[in-house]
Amino acid sequence: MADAFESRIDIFLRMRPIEKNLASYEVDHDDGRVNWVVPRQAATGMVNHQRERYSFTFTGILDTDCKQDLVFETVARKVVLGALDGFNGTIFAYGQTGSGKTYTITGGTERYVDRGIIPRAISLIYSELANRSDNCFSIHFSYMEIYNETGYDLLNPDHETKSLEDLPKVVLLEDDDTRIHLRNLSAHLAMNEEEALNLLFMGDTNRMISSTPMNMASSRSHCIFTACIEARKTGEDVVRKSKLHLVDLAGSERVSKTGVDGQILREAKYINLSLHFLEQVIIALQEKSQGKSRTHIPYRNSMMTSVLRDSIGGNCRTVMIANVSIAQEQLEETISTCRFAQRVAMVSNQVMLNEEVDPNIVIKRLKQEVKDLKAEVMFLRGEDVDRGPLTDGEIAMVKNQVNAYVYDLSPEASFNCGGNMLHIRAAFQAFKELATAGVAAKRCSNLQGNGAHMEMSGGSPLHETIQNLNRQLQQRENEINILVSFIRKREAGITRANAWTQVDSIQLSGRTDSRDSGFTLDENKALLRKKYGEAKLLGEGANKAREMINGLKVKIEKRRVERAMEDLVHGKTSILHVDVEEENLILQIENEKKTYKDGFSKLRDLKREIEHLHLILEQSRSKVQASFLSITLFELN
Ligand SMILES: Nc1ncnc2c1ncn2[C@@H]1O[C@H](COP(=O)(O)OP(=O)(O)OP(=O)(O)O)[C@@H](O)[C@H]1O
Repeated sequence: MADAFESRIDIFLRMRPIEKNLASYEVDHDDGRVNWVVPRQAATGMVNHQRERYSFTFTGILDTDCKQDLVFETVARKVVLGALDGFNGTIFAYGQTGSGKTYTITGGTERYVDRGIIPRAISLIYSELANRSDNCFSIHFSYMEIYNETGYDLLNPDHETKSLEDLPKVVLLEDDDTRIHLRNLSAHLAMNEEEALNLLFMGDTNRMISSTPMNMASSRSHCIFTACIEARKTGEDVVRKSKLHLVDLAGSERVSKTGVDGQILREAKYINLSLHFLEQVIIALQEKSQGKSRTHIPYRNSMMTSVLRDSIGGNCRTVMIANVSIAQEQLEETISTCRFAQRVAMVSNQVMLNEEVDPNIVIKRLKQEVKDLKAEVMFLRGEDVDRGPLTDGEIAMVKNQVNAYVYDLSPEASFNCGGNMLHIRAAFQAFKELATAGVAAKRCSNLQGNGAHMEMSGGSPLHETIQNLNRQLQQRENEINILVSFIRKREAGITRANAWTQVDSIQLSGRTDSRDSGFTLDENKALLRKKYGEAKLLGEGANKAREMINGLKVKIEKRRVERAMEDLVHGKTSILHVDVEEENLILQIENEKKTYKDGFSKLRDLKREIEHLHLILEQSRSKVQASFLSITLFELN
């Protein structure tokens, strides 16, 4: 393990925009300072009657107009890149219900630009992998919800999930070295961004479905999305293992203010208790950092603090986002969130590069070395050379070895066909067969495909994908329309006010219900159609550029032939140099290539966006179905 270095937890204040009843406050961005102004007569409860101004300093302030992309760049980029370098990272959002924690961590579910930190982190991770091709990466994702001190695995592909209780329960275990293990929490390998995003959407859908009908469980639960990253430099025995936690904590409001009782009070106590224990951990760490003789940090008191032990006071680069509302009536909670953040800022973590030698790799490498050396010795001694030709079985074995070697893309792939010349010749023959088969196949595919991998019309892969997506979209649209119209009819017919009182309370709290979903669905469908149109245009543009390139290539060839002929006639060698006309043509090709590349990369981004929109539509469909079921169940009861 490398040396540890001290790193304070960065704290950022994010202010949720609202339209009415704004609190009075001033922001100084240069100093990262915010002053909340509390009118004397309005001060109640924990706010001191004597003070009017409450001042807090942060690492940075993300004001009401700060968009999701800037939030990601400011808060998350460094932590995500650090995780790829082998440093643990955590980003957690803390704040009262409705202050924008989920919006910050996961993002809004309706527009692509509203993507939160998790989907953006996934994009960054996979685009970075392409720049780090000297490393072999494997990335596993987990997603857990902690509700009433029980963990639930959100990455459960079972479509029958109807409530949180249907999800597998996660058990916390501690080994002899006091390391925490989570039994029953699945970890899924994702080879690319698309696979990782699918996992995220699966988790979010389970999170959403399990919090219906209308119990608002998500406000009262903690959600932890984790990427376990393993990286190994090609040809080295050292492995870097890091964890990136992206955490959406439960709402931090005080129970006394919410005026709840019964089951909800019990839940609120659990949640407040776990946040209380988080505060206890922070206070203990703060005292430790001030040199007070305190050795016990009470991590074990709650599941959330146990899981996030490394993130707070341990080996991790941690960032906290304090989400606050700027509403006048929320000022008390807002100030309390700021106070908590100030405490967190005092905590120091001990960060280190998580690097270790993997004994399995060393053993595998050494075994291979021994085998190679033995074969070399045999070869040098000239042993086994007087035997007859290789049998068919032996030749088949050499071919198998060659195939296994060629198709094993791992950096450890090595080849050893034994120590005699007969085997070596057979191996060369097998390599030659593979190589000539590859050349023939390439020639054949060039003839058939004519290099047209960007074709937007008639039978190309992209065209087929778009057609498939269109068909799926149409099918989804039909299903959604049936459900939405069913719900709307039902809404008109329902006279029992109770049912809608519950729905309205959900709406008031800022959540979308089935009726909203109907409108946003229409919006997203329209957007999707627009994106398909854009994709078609881009494809056509790229195709045109490709045709231009082909035409220019033909012209260059022609020009070269002409010049070669002239050289032949005049006994010169000017063909060895590029002439002005050819230079011009090359320049044009470069420009067309640029147009082609730009179009292609825009098309790739668009494809990503279209896939994202499909997932959003899919999620809205589940939401509508879940709401439909809950209303039907409610009526039946
Ligand atoms: N910065 C923002 N810009 C625009 N809308 C926002 C912003 N922050 C939050 N919202 C909206 O406010 C509402 C509440 O936000 P959100 O659900 O993220 O709060 P929360 O703190 O996660 O609440 P809970 O604790 O109940 O889960 C949502 O409709 C969300 O889209």
